[in-house]
Amino acid sequence: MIHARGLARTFRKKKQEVHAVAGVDLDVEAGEIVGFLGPNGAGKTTTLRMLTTLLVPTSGTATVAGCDLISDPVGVRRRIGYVSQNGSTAPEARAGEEVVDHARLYGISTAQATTRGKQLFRDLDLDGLWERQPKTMSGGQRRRLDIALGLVHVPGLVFLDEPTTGLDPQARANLWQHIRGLREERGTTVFLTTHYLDEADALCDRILVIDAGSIVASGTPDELKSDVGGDVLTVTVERAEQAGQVAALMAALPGAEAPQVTDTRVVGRAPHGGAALVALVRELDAAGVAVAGIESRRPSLDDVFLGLTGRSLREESAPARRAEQLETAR
Ligand SMILES: Nc1ncnc2c1ncn2[C@@H]1O[C@H](COP(=O)(O)OP(=O)(O)OP(=O)(O)O)[C@@H](O)[C@H]1O
Repeated sequence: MIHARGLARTFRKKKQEVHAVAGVDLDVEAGEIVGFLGPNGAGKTTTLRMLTTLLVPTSGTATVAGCDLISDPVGVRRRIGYVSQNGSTAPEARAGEEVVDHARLYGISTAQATTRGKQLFRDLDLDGLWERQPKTMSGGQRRRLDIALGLVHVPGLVFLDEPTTGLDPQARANLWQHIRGLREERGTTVFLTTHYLDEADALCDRILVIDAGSIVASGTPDELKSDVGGDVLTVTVERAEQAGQVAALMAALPGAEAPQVTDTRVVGRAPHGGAALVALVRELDAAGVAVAGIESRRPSLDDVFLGLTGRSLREESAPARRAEQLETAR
């Protein structure tokens, strides 16, 4: 459904070049739900905008929904749906009218567009909202209306840019359900961007992780997590000066990897987390270390990112990281 090779986009900003996407290869098969995961500024939206023909790549090639991105952008546009980060419904318009008008842009008759639109309203839990103005809807309803707009011309492939950002947990879970329904009931291929790890984990068949414009990992959530190797051990000490001692004890556990120390927190990995934890508790006790908290858990997607880049996806934001890089470069 999507095959891209060396897709890149450079922006010029104040005489400086920003390599927003630095040569991405990706393949998405028909019927997959693929998540494009990465921190702020990693290049997710830029990639999506290239694949949906909204931005011309600086270099690279791609076929999207069977059409060449560069030589046949109109063909691509006709076959895909795109739901942008901000949505595209006018706040004052009537929801149903918006959906019908959008379908008519694709050459669909008003009667057919109304039938399709009403079916989508039923599928997406928007029953009774046909005459409503988007500005009077809840955030979840507006997001589902955006999705109805992206689907009314029945595309085989839909791109969703951060579909659940700004929604409460219940509305997010509800939208996941609807996205799964698209694939199950219509066989729609879904390519979505997110920076929520739980979203990628719960919803996607496969995940591509992008960082600083390059893809750094790809696989099913389970494959990525098992690549991390071992369970994650975290010890929080009461006094930061004892953290080094904890790191040394953790590193000495059988099969352990070098732990990372951040202030009072020591995070490492070791096989058989339960047994490792018991051994570590004994050693810490014997060494007289004052422990505020200790745990062992299965690796998460955040650990995948941490293992790949040395940073946490959850805590990092690209502007902060770039400022830090500039600082280091000075
Ligand atoms: N039009 C533009 N002009 C200059 N730089 C841009 C432009 N669009 C994006 N960038 C830069 O390219 C990089 C990638 O941006 P992009 O929006 O693709 O990231 P993202 O992963 O989608 O981030 P977010 O999660 O915040 O939406 C960032 O450094 C951004 O500042």
